[in-house]
Amino acid sequence: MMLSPSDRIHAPVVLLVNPAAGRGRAGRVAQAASEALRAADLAVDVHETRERGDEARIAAEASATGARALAVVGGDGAISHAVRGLLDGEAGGGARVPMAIFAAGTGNDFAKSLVVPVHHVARMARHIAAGNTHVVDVGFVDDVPFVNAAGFGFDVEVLEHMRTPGVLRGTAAYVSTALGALFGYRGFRANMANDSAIMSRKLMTVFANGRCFGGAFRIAPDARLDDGALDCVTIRDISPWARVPLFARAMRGTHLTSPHVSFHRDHHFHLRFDTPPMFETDGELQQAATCDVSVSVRAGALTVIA
Ligand SMILES: Nc1ncnc2c1ncn2[C@@H]1O[C@H](COP(=O)(O)OP(=O)(O)OP(=O)(O)O)[C@@H](O)[C@H]1O
Repeated sequence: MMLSPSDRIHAPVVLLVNPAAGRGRAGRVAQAASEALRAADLAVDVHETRERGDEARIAAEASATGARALAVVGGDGAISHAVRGLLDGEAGGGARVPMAIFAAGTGNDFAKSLVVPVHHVARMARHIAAGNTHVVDVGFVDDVPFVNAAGFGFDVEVLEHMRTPGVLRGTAAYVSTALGALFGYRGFRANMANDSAIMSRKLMTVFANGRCFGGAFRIAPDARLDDGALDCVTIRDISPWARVPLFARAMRGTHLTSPHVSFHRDHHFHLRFDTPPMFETDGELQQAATCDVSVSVRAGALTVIA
């Protein structure tokens, strides 16, 4: 049954909890968030994911039933899967449900581009109760949505290393894995229509909707979530010793003026690879189906609690 907007004021907030986020932190945040939402006079329905990607099912149901808001307790991966579910739910005739975040991941990079207190449960609960919203853009690699960033090349290499059993997760682990991989990574080739470095070897190409990625890098310091465009940052392949200072600059967000970095802001990109590439969306590894990959943005496709 679909609820009218006035009924939705009384509809529950769906609290979507990824128990695997933040290496166990999510359980504590979820408990505090649920108490804070009830203290703010909101009805709460708690749904825990059972496995990776389960976020999409819960989010699509929240859209179908017209939840007041979908509050995600998790990190960038959980948020990304939840956004996919919200978009699917809306496309299937469900309501547009605003998304809120109680940050419980390790990187929490998307939240860094929002101005809401995602680390403060009581204040966040009051924001949800107040119902102030803002629309932001959603990026797509082919048909895979992302809210923060998508990348090809070196960041995929790092995530593949981190998937090895026994390798720690978290920002410090990401940075140390990245430093280790910096010396061995051999770059990739891709032809991008709007890139001056056509077919030259690249270390990585990132399409950023938000400003930060990898937990520690200000990869696109001027990116905006609501400008209808993506910031494309490409780092060309350079000698391993030149990579380290450039990555240090990327942590500070001062790398865009380097001659090894190219930058484009646009709403559509087309890339051609030698073989179907792996890529990452919001820190989640994906496999492209073909050598031709399209990256685009849908302006204002997501409503967030602001
Ligand atoms: N019940 C579950 N069991 C195992 N993995 C899950 C479960 N629910 C979700 N996941 C997956 O866990 C992965 C990591 O989640 P998430 O991104 O929320 O946390 P994080 O990695 O700690 O934070 P960040 O991405 O911000 O660094 C995602 O791929 C998510 O889909």
